Amino acid sequence: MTTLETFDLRIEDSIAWVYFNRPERANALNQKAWDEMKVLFEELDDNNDVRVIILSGHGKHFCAGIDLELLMNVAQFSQPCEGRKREQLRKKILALQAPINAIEQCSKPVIAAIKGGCIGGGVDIISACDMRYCTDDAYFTIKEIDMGMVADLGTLQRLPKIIPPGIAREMAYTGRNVTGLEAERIGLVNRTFASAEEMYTEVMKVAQQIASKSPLSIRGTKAILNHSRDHSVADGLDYMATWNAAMLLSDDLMEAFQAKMQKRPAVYK
Ligand SMILES: C/C=C/C(=O)SCCNC(=O)CCNC(=O)[C@H](O)C(C)(C)COP(=O)(O)OP(=O)(O)OC[C@H]1O[C@@H](n2cnc3c(N)ncnc32)[C@H](O)[C@@H]1OP(=O)(O)O
Repeated sequence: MTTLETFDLRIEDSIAWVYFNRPERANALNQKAWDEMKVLFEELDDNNDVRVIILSGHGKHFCAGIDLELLMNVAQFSQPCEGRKREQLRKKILALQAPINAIEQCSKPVIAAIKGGCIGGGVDIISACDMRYCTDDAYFTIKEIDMGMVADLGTLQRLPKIIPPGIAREMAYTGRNVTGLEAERIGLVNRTFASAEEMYTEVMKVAQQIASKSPLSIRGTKAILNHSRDHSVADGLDYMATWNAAMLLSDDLMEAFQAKMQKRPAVYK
């Protein structure tokens, strides 16, 4: 696994704990962090020792979004030509989207465990995760509107498919803070907790349950859920049939049947 500067990674019992690790900057994401996030999630995708990932932040906040220094420098170009400048800027934006796409495309479920602020890019990131849990005092802010910009790293595409679209729009237009308790009410997070310790304990229990299942089936379930979100029911069912025609007859299926017959828990490789 690559040596990390802006993340802390711990792998234990098939669960990868990934922490943003710039607490002195409220876990704001500098260029190094964006670069590391992409490589990290691609490597976790390939790592057979990992079945589920928990994403959290060291320190007081989950993530303060893009590092403002990086945001200020994003409009520096090596080209004088306007067309080429715009082409460079487009490439830079796509390059910032890629690490967040890597979370969504990671074949293992990614669970966000959020405390403190989850701001701007932080909301882009949790919108790409499979599930979200937070502390009561966490808060979520689509801050881009107050920076005079359109949120461009996935919030506007993914969030309205997680929470009611009208509430996503209200958050995006007003930039107001949504607290942990409201986040639970609108379905942004699955549950809130009085303390971070309680959250980590309960989130680990969910992760352990996922890790005990057939890894092939969990990866298939994530791929199918992602596909269904972006396609019609008819297209989704057609894709599903092809998927299971390819993946159903697995060692995991045999192990599940044998375990049931032998009245023991299934153990998957
Ligand atoms: C495409 C993506 C776009 C976006 O992501 S737009 C959103 C950009 N993010 C923001 O606008 C957030 C700005 N930060 C804040 O509002 C506050 O901070 C917090 C609410 C996150 C935390 O407040 P508190 O708990 O009082 O801590 P503190 O003393 O303000 O912050 C600790 C240190 O972290 C630095 N910091 C915080 N956020 C960022 C950031 N986004 N980029 C760079 N540095 C940041 C501060 O300056 C400070 O540093 P020092 O101790 O040297 O004063």
